[in-house]
Amino acid sequence: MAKSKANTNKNSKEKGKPFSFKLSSQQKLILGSFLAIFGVLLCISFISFFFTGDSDQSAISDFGSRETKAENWLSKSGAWLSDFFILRGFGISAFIFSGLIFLSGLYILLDSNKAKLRSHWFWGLLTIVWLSVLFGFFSNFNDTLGGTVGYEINSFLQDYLGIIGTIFLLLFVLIVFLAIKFKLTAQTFIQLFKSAKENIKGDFNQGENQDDYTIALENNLSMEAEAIKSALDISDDVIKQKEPIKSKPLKDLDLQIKAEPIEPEIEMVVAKTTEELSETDNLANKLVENFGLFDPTLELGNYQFPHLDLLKKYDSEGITINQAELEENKNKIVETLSNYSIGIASIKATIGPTVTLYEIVPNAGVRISKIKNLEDDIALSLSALGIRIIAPIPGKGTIGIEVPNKNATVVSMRSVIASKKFQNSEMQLPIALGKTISNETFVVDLVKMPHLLMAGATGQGKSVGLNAVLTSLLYKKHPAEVKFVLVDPKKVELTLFNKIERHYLAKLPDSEEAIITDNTKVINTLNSLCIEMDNRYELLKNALCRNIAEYNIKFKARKLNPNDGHQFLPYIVLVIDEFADLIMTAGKEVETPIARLAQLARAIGIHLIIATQRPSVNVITGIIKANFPARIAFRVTSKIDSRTILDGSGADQLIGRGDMLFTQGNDLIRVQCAFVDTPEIERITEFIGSQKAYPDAFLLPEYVGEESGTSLDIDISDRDKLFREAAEVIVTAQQGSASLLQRKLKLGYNRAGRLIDQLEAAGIVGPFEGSKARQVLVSDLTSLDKLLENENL
Ligand SMILES: Nc1ncnc2c1ncn2[C@@H]1O[C@H](COP(=O)(O)OP(=O)(O)OP(=O)(O)O)[C@@H](O)[C@H]1O
Repeated sequence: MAKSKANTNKNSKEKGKPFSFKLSSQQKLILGSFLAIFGVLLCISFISFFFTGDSDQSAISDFGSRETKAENWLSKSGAWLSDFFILRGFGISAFIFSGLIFLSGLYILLDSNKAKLRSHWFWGLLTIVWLSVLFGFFSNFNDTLGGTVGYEINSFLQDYLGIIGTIFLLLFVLIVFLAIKFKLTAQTFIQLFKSAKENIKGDFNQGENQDDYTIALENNLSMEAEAIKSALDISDDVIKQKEPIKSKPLKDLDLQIKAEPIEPEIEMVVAKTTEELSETDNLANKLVENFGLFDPTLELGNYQFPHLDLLKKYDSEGITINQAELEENKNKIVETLSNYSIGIASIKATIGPTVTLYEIVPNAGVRISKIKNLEDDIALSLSALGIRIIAPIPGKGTIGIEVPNKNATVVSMRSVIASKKFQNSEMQLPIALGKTISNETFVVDLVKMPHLLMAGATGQGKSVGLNAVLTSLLYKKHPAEVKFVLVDPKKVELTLFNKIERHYLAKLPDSEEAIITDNTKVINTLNSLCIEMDNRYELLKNALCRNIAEYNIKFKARKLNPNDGHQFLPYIVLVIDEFADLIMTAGKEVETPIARLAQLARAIGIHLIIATQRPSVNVITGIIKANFPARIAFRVTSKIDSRTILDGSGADQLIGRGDMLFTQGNDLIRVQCAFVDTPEIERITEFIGSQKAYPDAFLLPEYVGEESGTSLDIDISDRDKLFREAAEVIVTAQQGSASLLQRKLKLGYNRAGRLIDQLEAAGIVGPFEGSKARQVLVSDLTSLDKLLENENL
């Protein structure tokens, strides 16, 4: 793929390259000097035209005859050329022609940047036409000013726009010219006007205020003298003793400053530092000038982002305020609290999509812990599940009571994707998670997290949450910018993303399926990601960049040479849908690479999202937790689970169906997760999948796993006790895979792997074949018996 990328880059570069004549150095010298000299001669003949033009008219009309003499300094040719360019052409602006021709000569001689020369010609020609039309107004006084072209265009414009219209048109063209060529803005004019005004004002005030300054200065000086005295702890006596020092400098200084009026405002001019460009920078600038910035999306240049209509629109969207419900809840809260003799100063409600937040300010003297302890009583009196008390709400000085709405509104993915906050977000990997309690769209940057842990009991919205994350990225990022590594042990949740394999997915070189469903393969993929991480660190080190964003900017600016192994680096997002399952089967073997990635991968653009149903401490271990500061908790069944995920309670009081708590290390934010259904994902993946794709999925570096490490001379006496049983399982099933042994013999991955190695050494299974199961070399149990008997002889 890398190769094909390089090819397409090359092609695109060739395509982008303008057609150009290749001149040899001698040809450049000849053509360049000709044009330079011609430019100078034109200029001389033009100047001469203003003195000799009138008298040379007959010489021009009689050009063929050698008898007639012209007075132009370049004789008849000069007379003809200047008549052609000035009188019949563009008037005095024809001088610009001679300048442009001279400049072209110099550019060719010095072999300078052609793009700049083209730009000079473009703007030069525009100026010639503009000036000649402007001078066309004065053709009645002198027709050499605007020339015939200027006169004709001017009178044409006047016929249709009148004099005023023509003047305004010229003014408008001038503004366009200044704005584009000199990058002038309205602010520049305002600034110019302001500084001119202040200069004039300053001139006037200078004389008047001179005396005021003197007084102010005197005051300041005496104050300063006092301050110095006290700082140095010098008493007046000491100063008096040192007569010459005391009296002279202060007085002199006073006088000196009096004589010099102070400018009303001191303008600080920041000297521009001239950056010295290295050779590579120069080359990069030249490349950028010729071909523009490197565009990683070029290979799929026609790629269309999925449109909003692929997402479902819900009729019941938008919060409906049920006044009676609000009133009822308020009364119940007030009543319950008053039963415990807690008075309330004020109460305010904020209605969210699934819960309403009642913010109360208790009377002075009420202990907060008292209200917090009443959580269950309030829940009972409101007869509602999922009441959460936040006492106090950080930064607000109030106590919050979250009460679920009777009718929850669905937060559609469409509404959060369409929100301005998401659409205009400048984040690198923006994720629209849903809506907060105050009904604001909640968008977070995965890069900032930098990894995300999602947990929640089964059926509470984890898979929908993962889909929301993936959908957000699909709506915002081009296939060249982000790649997903999807691990789905449940085998059904993420299968729909298979359709976008060649656009967005990454996989191991020899695997057939991009979405990993087999736990044993996850280990290889994780280790491969570790290799990718190390490779990327090496690239960043060589490029002197601290993170992937800096690196990619540098690469786009063509400052990194692809021949040195540099390439545009897409973000890689690893999504594991059921982490508990993985850690149960593979234990340390997955924990170690995951911890390594979580600790180190943030700078090089690898981000992990892991979800689990079982938020117990043996799944979310200390080492994992320490590296996943950003966490999402859907509803869980016990306080202990909530504590494991969030380091506090709260997740056990959620109401399910996408109701979640998000934390990035500090505050807990309650969010209603955006809902995206399977048909919607299907439509999006279908839409993307039907478009032109890369030839293959993004290939991760090859990882030679333990399985292929064949230490073939394993001693018979060292064999596992279960060796014979394992051999029988393999031969009966005719499938040489470690996971089969794990299942049938209820082994850990390590032991099953060792058994497979021993079976290979005994010639029962063939060598490691990447993603495929090993070949079984023994056809049936009888042959197996024979083989093992022979071994014992
Ligand atoms: N944000 C949401 N808004 C509305 N309903 C939701 C939301 N999220 C989930 N649901 C409802 O909950 C059901 C279960 O969600 P989901 O499949 O995501 O659960 P899960 O936690 O992944 O379960 P499991 O762990 O068993 O896969 C969905 O089919 C849907 O009806």
